[in-house]
Amino acid sequence: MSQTAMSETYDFLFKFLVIGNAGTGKSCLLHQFIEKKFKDDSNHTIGVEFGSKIINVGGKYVKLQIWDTAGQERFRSVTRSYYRGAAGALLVYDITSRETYNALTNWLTDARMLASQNIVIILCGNKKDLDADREVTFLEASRFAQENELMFLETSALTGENVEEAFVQCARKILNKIESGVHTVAFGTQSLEPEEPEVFLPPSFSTLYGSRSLWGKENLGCSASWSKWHSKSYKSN
Ligand SMILES: Nc1nc2c(ncn2[C@@H]2O[C@H](COP(=O)(O)OP(=O)(O)OP(=O)(O)O)[C@@H](O)[C@H]2O)c(=O)[nH]1
Repeated sequence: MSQTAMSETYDFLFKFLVIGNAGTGKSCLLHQFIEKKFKDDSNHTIGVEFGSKIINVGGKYVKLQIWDTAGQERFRSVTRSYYRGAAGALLVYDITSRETYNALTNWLTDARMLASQNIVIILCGNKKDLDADREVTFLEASRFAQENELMFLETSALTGENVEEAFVQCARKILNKIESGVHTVAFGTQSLEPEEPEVFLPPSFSTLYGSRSLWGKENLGCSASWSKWHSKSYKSN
């Protein structure tokens, strides 16, 4: 078995979105999650960018296929077309900008309407390192999260604080939903058809919990990739 084939072995494939206003740090969060470093030359995203990473959640290998969307209003119609089939989302605001916090309800409505009512969303109050410039308190954001059935963390793409945790907590909640039968699951397909499930299993699985892949998984913990997505991935100033 080649190294590449081994590193592509996983138990579940979840589509994730990163949504929120422009400048909140979505691209930096994704970059920190995948590359484990701060992207200090980040410009506005045009359309969407794509990254993927395999993580270990409670002994299960989960491939996250993550779509980082542009926050600028002028790209809203493009980015909306990427919501379908998402199992999880990071909904990002900037703790130093009340404007980005005030926009959360609109993003939430879009996510639940265009992705799925079952989508698992974690609210991320990013730029936690800029506490001195804070405009949104932890308490009010955690109340908002509770009222809207969201998980909540304050994160820093700069220091890396809570970045991995945000993705892992979201994936763990989705796995819990699968176990309780809330999420639909498909086998060995990633096609995006109408009525598609939010969660996919690789072809090597015959039942949801019954069999594990025959391939080794020793190298999977750090498997990651980061790719530009066709012409929609370029950044502008
Ligand atoms: N201090 C600090 N700055 C951050 C953090 N995350 C992002 N930034 C900065 O915030 C700015 C915007 O970051 P991006 O990741 O490009 O924001 P975005 O949400 O992807 O923006 P769009 O692509 O326009 O939607 C950049 O100047 C980053 O350097 C953080 O955690 N702390």
